[in-house]
Amino acid sequence: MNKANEANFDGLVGPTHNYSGLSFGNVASLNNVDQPSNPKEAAKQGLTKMKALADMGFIQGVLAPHERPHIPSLRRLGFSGSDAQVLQQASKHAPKILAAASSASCMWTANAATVSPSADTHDGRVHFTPANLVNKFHRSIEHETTGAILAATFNNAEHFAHHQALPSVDHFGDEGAANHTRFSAEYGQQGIEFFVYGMAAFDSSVPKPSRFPARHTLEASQAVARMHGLTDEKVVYAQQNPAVIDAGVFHNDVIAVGNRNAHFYHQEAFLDTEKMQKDIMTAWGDNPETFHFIEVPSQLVSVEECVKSYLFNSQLLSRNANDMTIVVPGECQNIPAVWEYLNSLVAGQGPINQVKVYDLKQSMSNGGGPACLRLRVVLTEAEHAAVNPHCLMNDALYATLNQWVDKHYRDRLIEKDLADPQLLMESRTALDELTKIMQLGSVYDFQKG
Ligand SMILES: NCCC[C@H](NC(=O)CCC(=O)O)C(=O)O
Repeated sequence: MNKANEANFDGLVGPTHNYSGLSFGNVASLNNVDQPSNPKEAAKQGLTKMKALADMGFIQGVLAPHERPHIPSLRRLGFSGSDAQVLQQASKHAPKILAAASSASCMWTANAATVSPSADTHDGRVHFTPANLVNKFHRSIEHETTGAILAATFNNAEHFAHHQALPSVDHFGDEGAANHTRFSAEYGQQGIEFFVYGMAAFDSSVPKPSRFPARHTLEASQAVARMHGLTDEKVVYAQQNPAVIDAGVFHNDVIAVGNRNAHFYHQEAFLDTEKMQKDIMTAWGDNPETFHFIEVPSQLVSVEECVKSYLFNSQLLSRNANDMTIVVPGECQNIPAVWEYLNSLVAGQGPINQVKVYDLKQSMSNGGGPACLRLRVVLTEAEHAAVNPHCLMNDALYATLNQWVDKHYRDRLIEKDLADPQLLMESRTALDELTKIMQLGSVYDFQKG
């Protein structure tokens, strides 16, 4: 077994971060439609969390944002003329489509891809499959650029394998790592890959939510497991409880999080909790007493409180073999039942014994907490050394990115600003400079000419 560590790659918030109410089924997105946003503050809140984790000794990476407004998507929908004319026409005839083409939603990198560490895959490489995010138009336009950015960040074919996204149809709706977690005694040993789905596309006997969409299918997860070359006995599938999707839990990472030998989840998260436990224990094998199921009862924290606080959209970080820190958003402190629960959790006998709180309000107002903002990538030392070093957080990159944000970002954005050709120019200028800072090459359409 090679020694390995977990790295977190956070999405850097892009210059067009705004609240457009684009995500039906995501309560925060729907509630904050038409609020002014603050892209500068959003980017800085994200950078602060990244730097804090790097300072705690964790490997922290950065994934670059995408070009927005995305003019090629607007042209594909029939808007034409100069870039300024495309924006103007879209704003006049289809403002919501312009908003969709302007969303900074790629910041939520838990949805960027599914990642399988080398210890789990048939060829001993780290495998990446960008998520097609087909359920929402504004997110369905992410996967190509996501693939290019992942390839420029993990740019070494000996260690990293990059797949194409699954076919872009509902049958293979894939929301990436937001519905995927991995359990293992140590990061470097073969782990259990745990996939959570909202519906089955080819089996109508499987229940579905009725109010809000199930964004991720069983068949999508099975396809990713095949492509990554995972071992059947080490893969577990579980269905999300359709009732919690209907209550606003649009991704499983709003109601469950796992790390190493701990699964922290809400009593109502899964359709069949007993089966989930049994299947994980079968895959875990020997020493069942070393695995922790930490189930939060509805009596202590309701599903509604989970959705409001994002208690489970937390990061579980191993400080050493026995101790974990839980990273939560500030909203957890505002809901007494949640804050009391967290305090009793860290005071108890379990592995989670420290809590850290970060202000991520700009992202939270669109339904993205600490866990949404990061993509976990388990890396051996050799793989870590093969990552593009300009994408790894340290004092210098932190200072450079803060200056870059100060130079290029606005501190207020409302829907009508999205049609401003100046915003497009600002965004392109910023990203062009960023690709030099992070040495990514030409990953954007506007750079390809
Ligand atoms: N994992 C968190 C994802 C949050 C994201 N929200 C959004 O896209 C909201 C954008 C807006 O409404 O402007 C989503 O629902 O996919």
